[in-house]
Amino acid sequence: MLIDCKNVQKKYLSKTAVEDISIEIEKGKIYALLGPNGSGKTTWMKMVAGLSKPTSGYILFKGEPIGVKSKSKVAYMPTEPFYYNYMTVQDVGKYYQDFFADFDIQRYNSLIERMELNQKDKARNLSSGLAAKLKIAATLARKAELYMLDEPLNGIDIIAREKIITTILEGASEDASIIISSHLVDELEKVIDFAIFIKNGKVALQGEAERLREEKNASIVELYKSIYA
Ligand SMILES: Nc1ncnc2c1ncn2[C@@H]1O[C@H](COP(=O)(O)OP(=O)(O)OP(=O)(O)O)[C@@H](O)[C@H]1O
Repeated sequence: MLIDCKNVQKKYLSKTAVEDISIEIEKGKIYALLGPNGSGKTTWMKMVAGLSKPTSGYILFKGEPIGVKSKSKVAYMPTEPFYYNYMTVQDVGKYYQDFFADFDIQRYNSLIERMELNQKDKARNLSSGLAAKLKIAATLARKAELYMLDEPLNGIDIIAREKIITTILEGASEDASIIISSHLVDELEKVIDFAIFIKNGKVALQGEAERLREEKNASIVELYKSIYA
């Protein structure tokens, strides 16, 4: 098992962002982390990425606590951009290369080409769709064991979404696990192995997508509607 997360809670001074989450992430599988804004998805991913610590409960990466070792194997794409606006697409690649030992510049360059971005373009001049693609390319160019993408489809128009999803699945390292947080369920339904529904800081439902569809006699989209209606 890649990630073993047990009874994790995250409290801020006046707010409990994650109430009680237990999730197991298997190697080489694709997960949709579903839920409306404010349900706790980002808070949970940040804890798995090692950017914040649970108030209680634990998270293990391959049986060991989250730390330097796990951080070198987990590629996390936050919703906010992580590069500077004055940088060109090429600069972003170099910047990432300095940061992450597992960053593969050749893979980055081929993803950039695939995403129809130009190396010379400045980040500040990119449309929201192209900026979203740049973030995805930089994240996927790491040879990680787990990719966690927070809302990768935001800012991407409906026509381009399927292509982006295909690029994510093909661009990630083989045998890696992928967690995609989104509220755009339609686009994810076809490609995911597992679905995790988060509601008010708790797991409302989770399981293998195929099994959930059989057991509940409903699509993941229909389940989403019934859970959050
Ligand atoms: N640093 C913080 N201090 C206080 N409250 C926080 C903090 N970070 C998150 N929260 C609160 O915790 C709850 C969960 O937030 P979180 O960002 O994890 O949700 P989310 O499911 O990722 O939604 P979104 O898609 O809007 O990011 C929200 O009510 C949010 O306001």
